[in-house]
Amino acid sequence: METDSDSDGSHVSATPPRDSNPPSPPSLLKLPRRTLCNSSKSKVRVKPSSRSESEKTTKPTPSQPDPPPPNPTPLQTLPFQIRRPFTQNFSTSVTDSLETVPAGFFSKHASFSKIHKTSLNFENDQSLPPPSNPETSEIKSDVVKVKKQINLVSVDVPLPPVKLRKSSGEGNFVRLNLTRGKRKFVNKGTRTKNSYASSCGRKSYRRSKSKLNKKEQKNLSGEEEDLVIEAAQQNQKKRKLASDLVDEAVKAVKNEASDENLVSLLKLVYGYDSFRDGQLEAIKMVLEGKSTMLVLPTGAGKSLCYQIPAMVLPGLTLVVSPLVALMIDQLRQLPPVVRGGLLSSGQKPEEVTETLRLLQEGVIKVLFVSPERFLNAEFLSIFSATLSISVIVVDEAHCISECEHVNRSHNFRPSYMRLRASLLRARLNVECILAMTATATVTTLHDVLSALEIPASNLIQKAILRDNLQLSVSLSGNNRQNERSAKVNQFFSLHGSSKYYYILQISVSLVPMMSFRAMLINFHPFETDLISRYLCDNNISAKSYHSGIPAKDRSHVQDLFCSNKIRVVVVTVAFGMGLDKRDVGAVIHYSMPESLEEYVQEIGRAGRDGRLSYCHLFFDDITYFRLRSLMHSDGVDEYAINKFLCQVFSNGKNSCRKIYSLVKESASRKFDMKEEVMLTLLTRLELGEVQYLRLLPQLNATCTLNFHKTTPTLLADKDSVVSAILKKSEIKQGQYVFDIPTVANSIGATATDVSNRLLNLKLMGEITYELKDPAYCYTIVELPSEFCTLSAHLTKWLSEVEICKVTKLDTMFNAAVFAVNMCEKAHGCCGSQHTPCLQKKILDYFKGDGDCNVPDKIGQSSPFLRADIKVFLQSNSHTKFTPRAVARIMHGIASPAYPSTTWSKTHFCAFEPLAVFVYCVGKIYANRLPSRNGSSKDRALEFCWEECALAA
Ligand SMILES: Nc1ncnc2c1ncn2[C@@H]1O[C@H](COP(=O)(O)OP(=O)(O)OP(=O)(O)O)[C@@H](O)[C@H]1O
Repeated sequence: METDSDSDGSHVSATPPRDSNPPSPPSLLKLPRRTLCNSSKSKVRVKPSSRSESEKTTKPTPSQPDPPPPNPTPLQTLPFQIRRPFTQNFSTSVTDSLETVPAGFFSKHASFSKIHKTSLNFENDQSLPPPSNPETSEIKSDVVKVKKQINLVSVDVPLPPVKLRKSSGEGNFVRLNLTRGKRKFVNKGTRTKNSYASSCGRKSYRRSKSKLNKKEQKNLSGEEEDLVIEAAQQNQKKRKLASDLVDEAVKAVKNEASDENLVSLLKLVYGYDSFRDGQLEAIKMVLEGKSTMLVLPTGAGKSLCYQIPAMVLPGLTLVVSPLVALMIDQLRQLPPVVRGGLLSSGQKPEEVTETLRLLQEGVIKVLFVSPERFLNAEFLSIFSATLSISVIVVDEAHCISECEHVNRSHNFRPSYMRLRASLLRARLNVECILAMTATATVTTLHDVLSALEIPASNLIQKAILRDNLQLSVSLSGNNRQNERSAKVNQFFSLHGSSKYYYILQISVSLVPMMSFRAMLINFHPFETDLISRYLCDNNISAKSYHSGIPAKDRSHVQDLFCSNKIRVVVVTVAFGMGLDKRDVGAVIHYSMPESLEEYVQEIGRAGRDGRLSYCHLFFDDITYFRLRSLMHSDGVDEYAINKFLCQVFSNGKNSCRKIYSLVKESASRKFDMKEEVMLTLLTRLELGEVQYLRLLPQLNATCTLNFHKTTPTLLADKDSVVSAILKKSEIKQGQYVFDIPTVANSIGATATDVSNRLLNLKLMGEITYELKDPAYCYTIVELPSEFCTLSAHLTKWLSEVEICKVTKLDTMFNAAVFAVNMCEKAHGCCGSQHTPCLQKKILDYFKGDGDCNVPDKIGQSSPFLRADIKVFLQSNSHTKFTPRAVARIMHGIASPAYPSTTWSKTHFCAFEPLAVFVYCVGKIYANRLPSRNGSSKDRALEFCWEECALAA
């Protein structure tokens, strides 16, 4: 995808732009320690108090520096080249430091000099605009110093001062949205230190009368009281002036979106001196109303490209984002002059109502929503009436591409398929679309451009990788668990001993299974816990983060990591997509990611402050083969799709306005299909070449109801919904049990109407009820003429997506194998360091030149396979399987119809990748039938399906 033609990693400039005139290294060693830390966060890092609770509890960890490791490991044996901190000791000799920096560091890595220049800049505050008028310049510098303020001031709707002060507690959140139970999302550190109010005379304001407790108030002398009031008034004045300055800068950009005006606005609002590569171009395009595709590396500052237009454009900026955590993070990053809000399914109805009210009033300028929102008719209707949208931003736009669709772990999203320009224009009446991503191959780019109807000439694409990421890779042997843990420990021992606070993120992409069976029994990513415990035992404060941990605790871990209270977070892919923590010093992949896209995204968490950072990848072929099997685990066969279609369109004749539901859990078991796969199919049936159906918001289909005040019949006389309920209910143990879509259909209402009526009756004390059975809902638009062609078509489409995923995995594996086995160890590659060659592989892949030969081992069939399958089928003769089901079970992969709880006892070990295995199983099945002509793979499978169909 990436256009950079030069394969030499050194050219991959990009981000973050740092200063070009670095001081010479030796003199840097004389710099006082604090000059080398480019943020106040750095100071926190060295504080003993910032150590984690876990560290405190596991070992009596010293508040003094860590002791040196007993036997320092020679650096050459590590998978990393260790940079000893430049901050360690002012008397450290130049040779000492040189000995510990990475090979070729001074000569090759511009980052080195840039890092220090950045620090110097910070110290000298050269970024501040030159003062002109003493009063305004004071305010400017206040604003400039604060890079990440919270959202207190709205350009369009300036709030009265007292309110501003109050809302500082909420950061960027629209208060009602996120206050209750969601305090964890508020970055307290940022708030108190960098709030807009604080930037405008925080100390005096803190002493304001309203903030003092009664005792303090009593003790205030009249003179002091006057001082307090005066300080508060001054503070208000300053804030007003700051806000006026921003207003002026915004007006200037509205008049003329020149480079100069935009840079002034940037400086004023963010405190940055200049735009990074691609930013200015993108902002100007959006301001001109041109749909744009922006491909910038992770951490390059894509968010700014919609934030600045949001200040200038009259309407709303609607940002479609895949994860709530990401939305919250982005909301926090909004500058104070832009009020933001979000709508998510986890919100309470009153919070949603309040957000909608603020939207209608034009207070919210940037609204974050998930792609699922576009299914909600109520949501779409608010835009058709009064509210105008200036621009729709599709973040992580690569998710639109079909290749990304089937279960690409964290960013699997059939709903992204709904993001089509035609649909957005028709429903939201918006012209300008900004699509943003850090990772897109040529195919993905093409998919996104065509789905969002963005002209190819409006593509802004810069380097794929930042040049401050040092990439290394190592292949683990059989004893990979111990090997990896030891290496991670070595890494920390060295960094611990050098007193330099270093944060390491270990990304366990797919949880490497401890054993074949462990994965089958429990897909819970327990390995993260093991690793974090291991690190804690070795005096490294660490916590694990995975989907098995409750959301509250996960958020706590993220907060601990982001506030530098722990050094390491051991995570699965559930963590940190889009996490903008500037000082992550390293990302270690404990096992291989599933694609180069994921690799690039995940290493993109490192070095966002521009400092040289380490990205190490451990890989081994056992994990690779397991991953490869899992790639096929979502696969569905034509037979199952056919059955699925029969159910979806059953009784569909002449009933286009009827609401149908498909209860997720039971359907998933019945068709042996994951819920996400069913949703993918339904979405395809809606958005494919022919629109067969229209998806409606999901609901809980079954209602169990009790009447309390009025008798059911009396109530039914007055209420048509109750009357329909009585007709369509079954009475079980005195309770009325009914299907909401059925009741809605019987009175020609929508399911939402029925749900709302139920809620009202409940509030009136007439009824109580419980809802269950989450279901997909839809109406049928057109019945397929016949199911066979359609199921063949859908099967082909799904298998193409499956192949696409496998190809991505193969490419990732090949890149790692190349680095370890085939790299000539020249041009900067040596030992496990492979920055240039991995960069080249990544660039080639994104440009579309990547090779992906399937490794030899795939396709070799185990000689025991036939015997194993025979034994398996004989011992389970009472059960009917499809070949895919047999293959999954023998691979240890659970599926909805064959859960691990029942099938984990099967001690077969399939060495073949699942696709090969399915084929072989199909053949073996086929041989059990009377022989027919043609023994091709398709024929064999066909026999097999016939057999299964007969059995079904
Ligand atoms: N012109 C600039 N100068 C200096 N820093 C900047 C500039 N623009 C953005 N930044 C900072 O860069 C950091 C990363 O920005 P942002 O989160 O927008 O990156 P991103 O491209 O969206 O990354 P990702 O793809 O990983 O989400 C932020 O802390 C932001 O404040």
